[in-house]
Amino acid sequence: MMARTPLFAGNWKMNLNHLEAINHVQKLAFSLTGKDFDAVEVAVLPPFTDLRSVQTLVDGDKLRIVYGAQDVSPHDSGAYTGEISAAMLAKLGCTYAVIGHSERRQYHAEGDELVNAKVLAAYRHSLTPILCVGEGLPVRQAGGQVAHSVAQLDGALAKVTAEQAASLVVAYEPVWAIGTGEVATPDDAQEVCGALRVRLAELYDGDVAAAIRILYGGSVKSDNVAGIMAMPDVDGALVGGASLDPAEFVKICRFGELSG
Ligand SMILES: O=C(CO)COP(=O)(O)O
Repeated sequence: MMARTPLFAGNWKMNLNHLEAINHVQKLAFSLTGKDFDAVEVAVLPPFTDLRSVQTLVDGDKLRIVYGAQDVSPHDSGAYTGEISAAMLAKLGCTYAVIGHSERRQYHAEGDELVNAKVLAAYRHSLTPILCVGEGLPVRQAGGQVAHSVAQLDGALAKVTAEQAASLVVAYEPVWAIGTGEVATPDDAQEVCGALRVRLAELYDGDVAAAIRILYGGSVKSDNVAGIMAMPDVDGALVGGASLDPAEFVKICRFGELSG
């Protein structure tokens, strides 16, 4: 089986302006050594307005940090005021686009059909989706976390080919654990991440499923990441609040390496 390189992605959400972004990425780059980057992939996911600054810094200083956007339009171009296309993001050197984050689903009423259209748009322009799935508290309390997350995966991947899916990143983010300090236990994370990989093997095949990185997200910090990373189907973390502190984010990347 192909070894999966752990991915640690910092989702800054609506934090850090473009000047703060430069300072932040410089601190990350300074703290992470070449050896760290050999063991894991480190990504930042800043607001759109920061991307050009991050690109200039990463290119100019030849940093091994990769970056991406927190959302993408399902359309390629045209009269879609306020939208940012996958082609524009690709031109800025983005590797990733987060798609279907629970905050988009919740505050912008994004459903599976739109999430699927965004995934297809990302692939048309060689961006890798970080596809977010995960259940809210009532679904978890009713024991429906696996069925819910697998259904979101199915909805998002309609018409996605095996070749495209091989580069996919999936993030399991239980909504009740996001920004609450309420981290899922390693077993909770493994239960759903394992089921997502089984489903990916059914949708595509075992080799494709084995290549796909599945991240856990929700109140990840340096003091809980090791337990989560020890799980066989967890290949990294999508980190919100703790990624805003460069020293803490670097620690998370290191703990992941140690336990991965
Ligand atoms: O939503 C998240 C990452 O996308 C998780 O956020 P927190 O790490 O702040 O809980």
